Amino acid sequence: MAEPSLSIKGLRAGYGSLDILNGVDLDVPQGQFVALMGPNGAGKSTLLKTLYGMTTIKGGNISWQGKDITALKSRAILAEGISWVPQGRCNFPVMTVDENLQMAAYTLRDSQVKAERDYVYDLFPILKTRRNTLAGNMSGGEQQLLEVAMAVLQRPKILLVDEPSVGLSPSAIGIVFDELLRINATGQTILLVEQNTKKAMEVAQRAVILRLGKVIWDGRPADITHDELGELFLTGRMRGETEVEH
Ligand SMILES: Nc1ncnc2c1ncn2[C@@H]1O[C@H](COP(=O)(O)OP(=O)(O)OP(=O)(O)O)[C@@H](O)[C@H]1O
Repeated sequence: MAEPSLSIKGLRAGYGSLDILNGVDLDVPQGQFVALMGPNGAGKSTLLKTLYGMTTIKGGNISWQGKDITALKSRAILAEGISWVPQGRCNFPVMTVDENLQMAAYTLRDSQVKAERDYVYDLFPILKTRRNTLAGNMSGGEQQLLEVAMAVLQRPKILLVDEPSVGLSPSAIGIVFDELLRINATGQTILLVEQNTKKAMEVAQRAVILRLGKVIWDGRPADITHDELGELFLTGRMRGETEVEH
């Protein structure tokens, strides 16, 4: 594997006194498309939130391009090139697409805003055609694209994307995932949390399975079948394996 740009070692984190991540180890090289999967409550979203500085870290560390970012706050993490696309539609519904993008550009200098908005419109032509539409009047898929676009506008090196397919029709899911692939093709790393395992396995180069706050499987999607995936989600082990370490 190429030199990791993101290196997570023994990460333990949660909410207040509640422990959710129980020692996560994960190295991700720049440009990789990683799908984080696992049963409900495994800690997938918590891992993304932890990388974005939004949980209580109890142990371990996160290193990004050789720098220890474990203790950084979200704003500083964003400045380091890590962006988070939260679950659900969190854009500003009574503002136009253009205005939403302007809101997302709050960390940029005025002179950069137009160029970055144009860059995003090049990447997401659908949004360009809807630039004067109120975000709340767009379809679920278009709103999800806007969410991704608002994060991409920061030109992150890593995009943390949480369940982009929730509530979307199959065709809208297709559009969102196609856009994620296009973004990934520009060299951005993507860490995707996704319940739609079929779709996630199609697009990702690597599948990382979490259970009870730990990585229990890590490999190429082609190396695991859907039945094996289901077995892992359910029992934490592959058929034939007897011992599980938690
Ligand atoms: N803000 C919070 N405060 C307290 N507990 C939380 C909070 N957010 C999540 N949790 C708890 O953390 C655990 C892991 O949640 P998380 O959302 O990370 O799981 P997940 O693997 O993404 O699951 P799902 O696939 O159901 O979204 C759950 O038991 C959840 O109830």
